[in-house]
Amino acid sequence: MITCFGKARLSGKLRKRDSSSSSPPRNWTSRDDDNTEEEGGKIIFFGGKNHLFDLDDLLSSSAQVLGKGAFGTTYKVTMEDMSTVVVKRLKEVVAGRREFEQQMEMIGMIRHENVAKLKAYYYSKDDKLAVYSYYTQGSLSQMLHGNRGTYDRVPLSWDARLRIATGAARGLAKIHEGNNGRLIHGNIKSSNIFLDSQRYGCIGDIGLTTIMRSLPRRTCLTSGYHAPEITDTRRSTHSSDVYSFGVVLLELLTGKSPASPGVTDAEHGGENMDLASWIRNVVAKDWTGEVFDMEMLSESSVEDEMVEMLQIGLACVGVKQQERPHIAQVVKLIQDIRSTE
Ligand SMILES: Nc1ncnc2c1ncn2[C@@H]1O[C@H](COP(=O)(O)OP(=O)(O)OP(=O)(O)O)[C@@H](O)[C@H]1O
Repeated sequence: MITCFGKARLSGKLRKRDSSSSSPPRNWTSRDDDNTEEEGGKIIFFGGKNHLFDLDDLLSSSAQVLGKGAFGTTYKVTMEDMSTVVVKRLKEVVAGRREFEQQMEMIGMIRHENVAKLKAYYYSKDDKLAVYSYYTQGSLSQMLHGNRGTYDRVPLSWDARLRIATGAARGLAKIHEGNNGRLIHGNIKSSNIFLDSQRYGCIGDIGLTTIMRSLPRRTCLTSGYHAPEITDTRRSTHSSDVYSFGVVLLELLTGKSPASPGVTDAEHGGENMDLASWIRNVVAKDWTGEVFDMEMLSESSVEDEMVEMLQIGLACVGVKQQERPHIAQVVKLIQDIRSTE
């Protein structure tokens, strides 16, 4: 769906607000020029004054809805100069202005090639926006599951998957270092992992879970990514992030979607199983080779590497939190898969 970001979809909310409104967004404010006390909405841009676009550009640009996720609607916005950003219009933000701004400031400081950059944010009574870099090659989810079974499908090689896992693990490790080692992602999944210019994985959507209402219980139960211990509390931790990351590793290896892996337990009346339980079952029966994505069938020479990755994934999805590895260990283990060749 293509729309004009300011005039159509967000009409009356951002651009058309009249002067009597309590929160008129006026201009982008750069991080190092942040002395304009605005009545309401205030847009903060990270990275100095060399902005590629300003608010007017953003609002008058064509916007395409990329999807509606748990936290709101995501738009791809292409400026007149053809630069592209992703704008997330957040719903159900529970954080007040101060907390929202503090969180965004902290996220905006994170600079790492495997973490999607927060470029700007905006807070007003009616609208909260987060602006991120746009990743042209789509998400890992699209790469793994898009066009399966059709001629349009571009297979994903083991090398490509290994790079994605390596980058994403490094990105998550960087995130966990944030806020003096207290930062949590809270929504690690393949649709939030992208490819950087070197085709390493890169983690997107950082900083959102702490400012939003917690994910619905049903989402935690059915997404396939959430650790069992957070179903009730819905409070993510470093170790629940590691669990989710482990599910991503299993997804990379099997090509199966965690939300609907389509696997059943023959010994228990053909019951549907989640991805982690199914893999544990298969591995216990010594049929390890059978879990790997058929798309990698011709790559049997690297099956040992896949088995190593499988062990790492299984360690991450350990049912007991205290037995899961720290993300820094996961990074090392994944890097060692190739270096020990
Ligand atoms: N920075 C980005 N670059 C490219 N595509 C993106 C970017 N951010 C999100 N997307 C894509 O936009 C779509 C919608 O994303 P959104 O985050 O709203 O939902 P989701 O990832 O499906 O679920 P959730 O809200 O739980 O993260 C997804 O296909 C996602 O991969």
